[in-house]
Amino acid sequence: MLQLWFFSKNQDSYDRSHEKLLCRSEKVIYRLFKQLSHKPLDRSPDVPRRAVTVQPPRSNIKFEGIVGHSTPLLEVLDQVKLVATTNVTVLILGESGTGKEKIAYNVHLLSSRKSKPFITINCAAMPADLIESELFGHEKGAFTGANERRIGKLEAANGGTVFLDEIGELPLESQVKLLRFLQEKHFERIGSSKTINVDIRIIAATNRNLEKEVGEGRFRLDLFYRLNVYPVTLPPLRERGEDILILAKHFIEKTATALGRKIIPEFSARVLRQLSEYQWPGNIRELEHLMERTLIKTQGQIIDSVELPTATSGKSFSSTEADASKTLQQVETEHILSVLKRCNGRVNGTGGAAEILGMPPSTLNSKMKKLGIKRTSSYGN
Ligand SMILES: Nc1ncnc2c1ncn2[C@@H]1O[C@H](COP(=O)(O)OP(=O)(O)OP(=O)(O)O)[C@@H](O)[C@H]1O
Repeated sequence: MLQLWFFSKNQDSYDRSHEKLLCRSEKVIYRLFKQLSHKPLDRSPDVPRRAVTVQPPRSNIKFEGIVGHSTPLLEVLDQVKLVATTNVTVLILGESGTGKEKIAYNVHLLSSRKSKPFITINCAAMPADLIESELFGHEKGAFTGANERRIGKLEAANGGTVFLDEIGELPLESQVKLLRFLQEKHFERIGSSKTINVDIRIIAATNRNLEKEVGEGRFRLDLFYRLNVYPVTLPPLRERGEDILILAKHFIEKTATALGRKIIPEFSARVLRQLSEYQWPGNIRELEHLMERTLIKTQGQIIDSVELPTATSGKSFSSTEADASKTLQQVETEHILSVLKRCNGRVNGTGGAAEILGMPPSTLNSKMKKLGIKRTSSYGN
């Protein structure tokens, strides 16, 4: 940010002589930034003339479906802008629901591959024995049940981008096969000896700490190096400040439009405070689902209550100080247990714990495993 200040003994003299200087300086800066960014600056008449604040534009690029303008988000978008036009493998890291898939899609859209396919492979949703067929395809009769030829996703994405979501969940035996493809850039369909060459860009994402996974023998170091060429870490929602309320409003408006509601309700001051202070363990997905539920339940013009999970919302706000002594793992465990209790232990489906927490059931299951939470129907009842 560049600020220019002009001082003058009296108002008239300022207005007449410095105005000229100001305009000239402004023009020079304006031309400079225009050259740098190819984007015109906002020269709205509302900007006070005496202190001219010229904000260098962070980006003149449009990001598809990305709402928010907090500094942590803008920093991520700057990185996305830099890497998108290259062919480099991107590893997107961040908690569940922070928008990793959205960012991956934007990398694709900003690349020269944008008119070619963008194909997502959810590594957590696939059993180990199916992954090879999913990735590479198979010939008819290659194994029992292979009744016809199937084109794998890597082949279908030729020319475009493959997004390997939840890569940290990929079974070890599948990691070897993926690594081989990443090194050689070609493969054979199962049951065929014909080599298929493809030109694809790989983007991978995970909510796991892959270095820790490598250390504990669950993720191959060589595959980690292959994927970790350009890491981009998404901030959790609780660290995105003003974006929480911007996103909340966005989701209320989006849901209202989808439901054909004419009145878009406003948040009460209390709700604004609750939304800002809540920790959002399920990040944007949790906020999105909460806003959908809230709008459905709101008939008037004011949203004066939101049903945040009891572990935090039921307490007075000052009690959050007591929680500061707990580790994130303890808070996460307690929060998941309290949601599971509310759902009678049900993880999947509408109103299940995964939906409430704003994450896919597979992610919740692996989180529970990691935190040592057993599946039962009577949590604390
Ligand atoms: N910046 C954003 N603006 C608006 N909506 C967003 C933004 N980021 C994410 N979302 C929405 O939040 C939800 C979760 O996003 P996404 O699936 O990309 O997260 P994720 O990090 O890939 O989650 P997971 O790790 O569970 O796969 C989606 O509905 C997505 O549309």
